[in-house]
Amino acid sequence: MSHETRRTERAGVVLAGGYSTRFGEADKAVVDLAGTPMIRRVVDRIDPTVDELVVNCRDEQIPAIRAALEGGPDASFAVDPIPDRGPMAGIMTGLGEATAEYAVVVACDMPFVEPALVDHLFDRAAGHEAAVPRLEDQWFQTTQAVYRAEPMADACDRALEHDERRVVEPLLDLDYVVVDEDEVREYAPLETFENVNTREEFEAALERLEGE
Ligand SMILES: Nc1nc2c(ncn2[C@@H]2O[C@H](COP(=O)(O)OP(=O)(O)OP(=O)(O)O)[C@@H](O)[C@H]2O)c(=O)[nH]1
Ligand SMILES: [Mg+2]
Repeated sequence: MSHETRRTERAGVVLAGGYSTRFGEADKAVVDLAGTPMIRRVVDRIDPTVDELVVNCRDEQIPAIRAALEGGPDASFAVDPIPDRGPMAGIMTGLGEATAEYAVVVACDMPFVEPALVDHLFDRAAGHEAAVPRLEDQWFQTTQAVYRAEPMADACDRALEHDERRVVEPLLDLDYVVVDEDEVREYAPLETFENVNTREEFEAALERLEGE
């Protein structure tokens, strides 16, 4: 799609197509976190920063996620044609559904995602193909980053063709900007990257929210 025909400037792609194996029985995307389903909290937090919202998940997750988002901002669903190919496949599917030139990709298990940082990532990505946070002594935060939709989706496609699952592989194919820890701290507490994988991490997130 050419730039001129894109309908919006900024999209939000929320990744929810994982199997929550470390979490246990339930789908962590829709688990109740202090009265709000986790994915609803993520969607509500990024909504003010974007013109459109896309949720990437598996077909069978749609009813529960739709219920979790009821009464909230409109979101379209982008279903993985092949499930279980990892977050990168989800990013590709979600970016393919988005009509915006740039999209912030956020995992559904990052309930403290900071909108001010998302805004800044969009600003930093302008004129480039990605803006990705990277904390000291840590790897790229590829599931809280802004990508130019078309080149990133294409790069994901190429990586998957080579059986490559790490999101950093398509990223390195792009003209990307690194947002380092000092720069992140100007816009967000580092909890913005906290992600809920286990019951213990869930309890910790709950405690933080109840203390707010
Ligand atoms: N579309 C898609 N998204 C995925 C896949 N695996 C993980 N994700 C998403 O990527 C983000 C980070 O993944 P994880 O924290 O590993 O989530 P998960 O895979 O559900 O959980 P575990 O099974 O415990 O690893 C989450 O938003 C997941 O929903 C996948 O195979 N397909
Ligand atoms: Mg996983």
